[in-house]
Amino acid sequence: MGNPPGAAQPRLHPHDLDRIRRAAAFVAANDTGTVLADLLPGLAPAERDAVAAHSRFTHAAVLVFPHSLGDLHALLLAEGLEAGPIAPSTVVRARLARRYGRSADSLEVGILRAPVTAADGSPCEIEIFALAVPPGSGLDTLAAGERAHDHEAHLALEVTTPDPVVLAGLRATLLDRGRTTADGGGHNAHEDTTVLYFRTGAESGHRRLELNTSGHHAGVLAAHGSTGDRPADRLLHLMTGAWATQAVAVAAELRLADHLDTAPRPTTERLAELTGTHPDRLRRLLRYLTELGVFAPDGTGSHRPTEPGRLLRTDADRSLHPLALLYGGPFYRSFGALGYAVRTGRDAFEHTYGAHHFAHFAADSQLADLFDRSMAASTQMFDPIAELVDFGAARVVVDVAGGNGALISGVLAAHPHLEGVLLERPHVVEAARETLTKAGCADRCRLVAGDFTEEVPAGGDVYLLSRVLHDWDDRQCLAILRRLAEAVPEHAELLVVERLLPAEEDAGPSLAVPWDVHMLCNVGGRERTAEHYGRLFAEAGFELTGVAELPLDGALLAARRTR
Ligand SMILES: C[S@@+](CC[C@H](N)C(=O)[O-])C[C@H]1O[C@@H](n2cnc3c(N)ncnc32)[C@H](O)[C@@H]1O
Repeated sequence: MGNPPGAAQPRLHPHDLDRIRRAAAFVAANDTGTVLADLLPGLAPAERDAVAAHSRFTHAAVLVFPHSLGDLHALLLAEGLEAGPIAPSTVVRARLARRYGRSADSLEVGILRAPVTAADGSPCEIEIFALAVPPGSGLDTLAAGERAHDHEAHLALEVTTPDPVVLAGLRATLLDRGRTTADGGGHNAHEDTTVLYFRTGAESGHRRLELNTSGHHAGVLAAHGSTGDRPADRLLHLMTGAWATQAVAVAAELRLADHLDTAPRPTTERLAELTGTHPDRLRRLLRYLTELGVFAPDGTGSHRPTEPGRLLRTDADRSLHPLALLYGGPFYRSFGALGYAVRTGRDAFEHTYGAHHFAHFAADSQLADLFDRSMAASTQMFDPIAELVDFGAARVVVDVAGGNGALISGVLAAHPHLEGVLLERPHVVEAARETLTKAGCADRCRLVAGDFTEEVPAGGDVYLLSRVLHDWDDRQCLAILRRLAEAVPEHAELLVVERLLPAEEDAGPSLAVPWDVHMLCNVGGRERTAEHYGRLFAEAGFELTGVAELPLDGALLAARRTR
C-alpha cells in the first residue's frame, strides 16, 4: 500500500518503528531470568541460576534505517524513548559494508541508547544502531535485507563480576550446556569492554546473545576465536587444518553423529563395535572432534553431537554429511595440488584427475549424486528468494543450470501462478525431477536437457542463474551472459545468486574468500565483488539493478537488459 499522492514519505519505515517498539516492549516485559530462559532453554534451572548470579540483562539491540541520523532523537521521543547522544558505530558499519560489498565510507552508521526499565524494575536500555538511508541513496535493498534477517539484533548480558575465570566459566556454560555457538567478539578500546557474541538456537527469534564485561580479557577472546594473541598457536592451528578436514570426514564416513544422537547413547566401546573401529583410536578421534566443537562430552563417558555436529547426521535437514565426504574425499586430493594451480594458472582438479570437475563427476554416477546432495546442503541460501523477489507480474521463471531443482521448486511452491523451466545437463535433469516432484511442482516445470553455452530457453519473465558464474573465468562468464542476453526479453529480470567478495580486503571474514581459492583450485572459476559482476553484466548487455543479502554469505544480484 503506497502513501496518498502528495503525502510526505515517513522518515522511518513502519517496520523499523515496529521493531523499536517491540525491542522496548521486550525489555519492559523481561528480566535476567526470563531472558536466560528464552535464549538458553537447554540450561538446567541450577545452571541458569548460576549464570544469573554472575550476569544481568542490560539491553536489546536493533538496527533501523532513518532518512537521516539527525531525525532519530525526535522520532524516538515520539515513541516515549529519551535517547542519549549518538556516536558513530564503526563495528556495525564495517559488518554492513562487508555483507553488501560496499565501501565503509559510503555508509553512515550511528549508535544511541535509550533507558527502559526491565520487568523486575532494574535499569535497562534499548540500543539502537541506525544506518542513514536518504531517499534515492540506493540503500533500500540493503535495508530490506537487514529488516528480513535482523543480523545486528541481539540481547545483552553484562557480566557483573569482571573476572577472567567467571567470564571463561560463563562462556563455557553458554557453549556447552546452553548449546550456543561462538560468533566472534572483540575488545572495545574506547569503552574498555570485552564483548563475546553467541548464536543461540532459541526458537523465539532472539538468535544472538552478547556477553560483555569491563576490561580486556585476551585469553577468553583467543579461546572464542576472535584474536591472534598467540601467533605460534594460531599458525599451528592453520597448518593443521587438513587434520580437521579429515577428522570431520571420518566422522561422516563412520556416521558418528547418527550413532551418538540416539537414546540410549552408546558407550565408546559399543560405538567402536557398531562402527567396526579400534576403541582406543576412536576415543582419541572423538576427543579431537570435541576440541573442534563437533562433539561434546555427555557426562557419562560418551559424547553427544553439538549443534554443528548434528548437521553431520545423515537425516538432518540440509545435512552437511555429503559435503564432509566431498571435501574430505575428491576435493581433498585435488587441494593437494593447490601449489600447481597457483604456479601455472591451471586447474588442480584437472591436473589430479585428468578431467575438468564437471566432466569427471558426470562420468561417475556415485560422485555426481554426492555432488548434487552436497549442493543441496547449502540451499538455505535460497530460502528468502521466494519472498524477497516480487514475482507478482511474472508468469514464467527459467532456472539456467538449475542443478537439482531446489531453487526453482521453492519459488514455484511459494507462487502457484508461476510456470517453470529448468535447463540442466542431461545427467542432472533426473535429480531435478525428483526434487520438483517432492515439492509438488513437477507438473508446472518443463525440464530441458541442454547446454547453456549453446542455447537458453527464451520467453521467460524471470531468469535465475544460481552459483553458476563463479564456476567460470571472465571470458566464459561473458559467453554465458551473452547467450542469456539473446534469450532474456527486455521486460524480464535476471537474478544471479553468488557469494560476493567484500569490496575491501580488510573488511573482515567472508566465506567468499576461502571459496575463491576453492574455485581457483578445483574449477577454474572465481568469486567476485558486486562491482566485478556489474562490469561483466554491462559488457554482456545487462545492468546491475540491486543486491540483496542471502544466508551463508550469499547474495542475490538483480539485473535487466540494457539493449
Ligand atoms: C555449482 S552448480 C549450481 C546448481 C544450482 N544452480 C544451485 O545453485 O544449486 C553448477 C551447475 O551448472 C551445471 N552446468 C555446468 N555446465 C553446464 C552447461 N554447459 N549447460 C548447462 N548446465 C551446466 C552443472 O551441471 C551444475 O549443476
